[in-house]
Amino acid sequence: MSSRSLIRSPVSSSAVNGCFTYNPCPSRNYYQCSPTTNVQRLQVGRTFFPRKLRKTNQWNTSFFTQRKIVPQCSSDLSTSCREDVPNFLAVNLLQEQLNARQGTTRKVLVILNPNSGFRSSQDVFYKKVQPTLKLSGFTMEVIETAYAGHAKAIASTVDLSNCPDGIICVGGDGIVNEVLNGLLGRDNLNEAIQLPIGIIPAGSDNSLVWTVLGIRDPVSAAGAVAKGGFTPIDVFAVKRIQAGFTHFGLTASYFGFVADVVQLSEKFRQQFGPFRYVVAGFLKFLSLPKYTFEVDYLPSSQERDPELNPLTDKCREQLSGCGKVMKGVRNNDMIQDNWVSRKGEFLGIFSCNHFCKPAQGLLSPVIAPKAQHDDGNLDLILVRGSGRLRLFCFFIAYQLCWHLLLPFVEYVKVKQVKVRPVGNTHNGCGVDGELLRAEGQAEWQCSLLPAQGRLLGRHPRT
Ligand SMILES: Nc1ncnc2c1ncn2[C@@H]1O[C@H](COP(=O)(O)OP(=O)(O)OP(=O)(O)O)[C@@H](O)[C@H]1O
Repeated sequence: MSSRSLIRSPVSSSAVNGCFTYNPCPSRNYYQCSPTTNVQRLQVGRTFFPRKLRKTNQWNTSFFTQRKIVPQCSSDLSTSCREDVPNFLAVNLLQEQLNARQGTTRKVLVILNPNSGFRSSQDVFYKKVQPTLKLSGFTMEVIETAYAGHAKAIASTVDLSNCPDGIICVGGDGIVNEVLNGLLGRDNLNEAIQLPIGIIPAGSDNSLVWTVLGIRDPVSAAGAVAKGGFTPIDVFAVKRIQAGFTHFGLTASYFGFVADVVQLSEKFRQQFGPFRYVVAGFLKFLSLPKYTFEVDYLPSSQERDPELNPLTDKCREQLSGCGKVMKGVRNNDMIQDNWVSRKGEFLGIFSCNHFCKPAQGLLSPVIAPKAQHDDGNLDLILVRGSGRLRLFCFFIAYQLCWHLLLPFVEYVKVKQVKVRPVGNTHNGCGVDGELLRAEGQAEWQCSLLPAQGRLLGRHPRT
């Protein structure tokens, strides 16, 4: 199937789903689409326009305040809105004029996971986000995913010239991960890794956008995307060596208890939505197994090599080969050729690309407080030992951000990590909230790509 036909497939695709009206509630800082609203009087407050547009848009404020748009409108233009088409077209015309005046039309593809979080991503996008993006000059094609893996399929086949300004993901970290993997699975890797990925948080956690851009609500995310700019971010690859299979991530890879919880939590997705992690975590805690691993890591000694950016043949070599990895030494805590080996029981092994702040929860613990999303390093946290008491201590200390003080926790910046589950230990690997499964013996290698990806929106530092 060609990428074009994929994009235009009838699968829940709704490019024109935003018959928008404005929520006059002054406390809410966004436009609101109101699919079943009675006639609403539109008042566009200055604050709702991106700063760039405000000056030139004063003339159109009166237009908005005088017209009644889309009375009794269904969210689908093709059904009950037919009699209101002229009004809708007027709005479109107005936008085109605005875009032409600004010269800022940006073409993006929006991939929306209707299954994310509380299954509210459609509401979130069509009511809170799409109107803002439209008024900021975005031309959007919207595709709703129909099955797990759909976002990856789209990102791997879409004609990138149809979305030169990026792909915006509406959902959780999982859908972002699928898009990343779809893009990095393409032949034109150099072009694909440069394509900015936007995130509108509507999933269970959305740790990535919260940690890196400091945004955890969809309205602010829309504002950041509309404002423009990019944030470079390291990308890591997790390779299952026996299978020659590589998966990419932006947040973290992990083994042990948390990987087990991610696997179990999928059983509770329907009943508990975002609370499935709590339920699965509690159940796994009660039936906690022992996890034994062999871990090798290469401590980090230098910053990112600027010559390796953008993606080069060296990167491809790194992806295709296992790398020059230490072999042979398996004694506890041995050091050879700069590689460090550890063997024993571990409650968890985390290699983090950023400091991983969960968007949910009262406290704001971070698992890797020294990690930076663009420093060319992975932050490895090894939680040694086993047993519920130790896990409970770690959990409490983590909530208070004291976990690095615990004697059984090791924290080190690394370039590469290799992990081998031993015996009956759960052999899956969690990446960005998804579980990579393995049959039989598994050996995982996690390393950073030399090239960085780009997130839509500016980091607060810049
Ligand atoms: N239409 C769909 N039906 C079922 N599953 C889907 C669909 N679209 C995507 N998925 C799968 O749902 C998984 C989770 O999606 P997503 O990350 O958006 O939400 P979440 O799990 O609630 O959030 P988070 O990852 O932040 O915890 C994705 O890995 C994807 O494979």
